[in-house]
Amino acid sequence: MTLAMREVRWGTAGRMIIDGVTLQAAPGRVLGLIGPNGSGKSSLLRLLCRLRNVASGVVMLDGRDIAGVARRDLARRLAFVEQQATTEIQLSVCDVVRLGRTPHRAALASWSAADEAAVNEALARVGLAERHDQSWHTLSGGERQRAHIARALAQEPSELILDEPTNHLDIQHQLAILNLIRRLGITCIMALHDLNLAAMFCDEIALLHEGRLEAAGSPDEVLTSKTIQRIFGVAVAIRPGASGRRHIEYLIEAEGRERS
Ligand SMILES: Nc1ncnc2c1ncn2[C@@H]1O[C@H](COP(=O)(O)OP(=O)(O)OP(=O)(O)O)[C@@H](O)[C@H]1O
Repeated sequence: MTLAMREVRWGTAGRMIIDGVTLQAAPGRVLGLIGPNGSGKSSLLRLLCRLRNVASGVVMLDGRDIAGVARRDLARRLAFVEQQATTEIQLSVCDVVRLGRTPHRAALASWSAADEAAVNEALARVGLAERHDQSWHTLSGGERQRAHIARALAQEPSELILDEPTNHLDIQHQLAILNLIRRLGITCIMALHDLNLAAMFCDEIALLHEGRLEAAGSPDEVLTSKTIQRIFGVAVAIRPGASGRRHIEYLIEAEGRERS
């Protein structure tokens, strides 16, 4: 068992945002978190990383309450790629990725060849080797997103948590990043909006709605036309896709289309 939560509740300003969620990420597998806007995906990921503390219930890493795990130990295990992470603009790309090495380095230790190799490998894996010395503020949105993922990879985590990792990416890079994540062989939990990408790249899917876990299981079990219609309010037709995973086609009523 790696990362799990049991009966977790969290709220703010008198409102319950995460309402009694029990969830477990299988070791070495990719768990996709889906749900409508505001359903609580980002909040749940922040609770998993202990960026927020649960109001009740427990988040566990290897069966141990993460509230009792030292921050540095947690940082050696968990890497988090946030949806709109901001980074100090005076930094270069490699400076940002180097931040991922912080939990592995002893205080005042000099920068090692192993640290440099981890940074270079992470940049190469996201296709940014040539951006090594470029100023952060000159990167495009998609390049920043990939650099943040490289920073998380340089951290060499055993659990990787990503909030909308395909945000800002063109289709080629969406597929490349999700393929990379799938092949890492580490436990991964990621929020995704694109249901077809979730079907293609996730081993398991958890569906959140209004802070509650509506369904969890394989993509075939969770991504049914009935569930998508009920939770997202969209009619779909589902067929087997060329990848072997299900393909979701969104059905739009013909009379609703505007004529040009
Ligand atoms: N610190 C906060 N203060 C007040 N409300 C908050 C706070 N954090 C989250 N919320 C509210 O909690 C709900 C869930 O937000 P969250 O960002 O977790 O949803 P999400 O599923 O990630 O949404 P999206 O798909 O739009 O990114 C939203 O209605 C949001 O406004």
